[in-house]
Amino acid sequence: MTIEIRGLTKVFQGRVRALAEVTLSVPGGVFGLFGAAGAGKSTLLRILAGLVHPTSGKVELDGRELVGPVGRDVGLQTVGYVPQAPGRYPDLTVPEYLNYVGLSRGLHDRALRRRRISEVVELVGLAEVAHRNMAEFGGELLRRVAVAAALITDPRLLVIDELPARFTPDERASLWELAAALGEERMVMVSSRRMDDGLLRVCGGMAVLADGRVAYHADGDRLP
Ligand SMILES: Nc1ncnc2c1ncn2[C@@H]1O[C@H](COP(=O)(O)OP(=O)(O)OP(=O)(O)O)[C@@H](O)[C@H]1O
Repeated sequence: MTIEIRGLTKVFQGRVRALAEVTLSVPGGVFGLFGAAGAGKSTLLRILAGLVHPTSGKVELDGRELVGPVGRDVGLQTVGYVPQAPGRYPDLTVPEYLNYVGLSRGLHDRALRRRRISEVVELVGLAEVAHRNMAEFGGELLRRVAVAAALITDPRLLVIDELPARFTPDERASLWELAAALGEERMVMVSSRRMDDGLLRVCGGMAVLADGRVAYHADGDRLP
């Protein structure tokens, strides 16, 4: 699995250039996208998720167009997106919430939806708390719920935007381990302002964005 990002440029409102000719080759496993606030990380991840359209450039996933001038060749179900601030969650248990997410993402077959729900609950390590109301959950558990929701369509690419700053080092480490486990079966792109050790340890490749450009790019053997 590889993603080829070619000459990706995004200009908002004709004047804010968030990305400028970004070209990157992203291997499978976990890929870290680093950079200061405003560097363009979220914009790049949102383009991959199909939420923002690039001004120019294209992205291919295993040789098929994911993003480009002629639209998407690969369906949106192929990419799961975990936003920076997932927002408020309804007063539901995890399976009830995921049932709603599954329906809204087109999983109309009840048996298939149920199977996916139990698979993702297991995958993200929520099996033991799945019967509880999510209103009782703290930040890390809610982040796992957001990852489970993004995995419901069994996407080949999972993009995880910045963890909230309030997360403790232990919570961060535990979520990077989750990213590593998920990266064995699919591509996982994670963005972070901080280059913390726990994340670098699980990354098979990384890039640093600065002012919308690739300032540094490394794969496996050359990771810092
Ligand atoms: N919808 C938008 N409209 C206008 N400008 C935007 C929009 N989204 C992002 N920008 C601008 O694009 C630039 C890159 O923002 P982006 O959110 O991609 O950076 P980032 O690296 O993710 O930053 P952070 O770490 O703060 O999330 C910034 O100058 C930002 O203000």
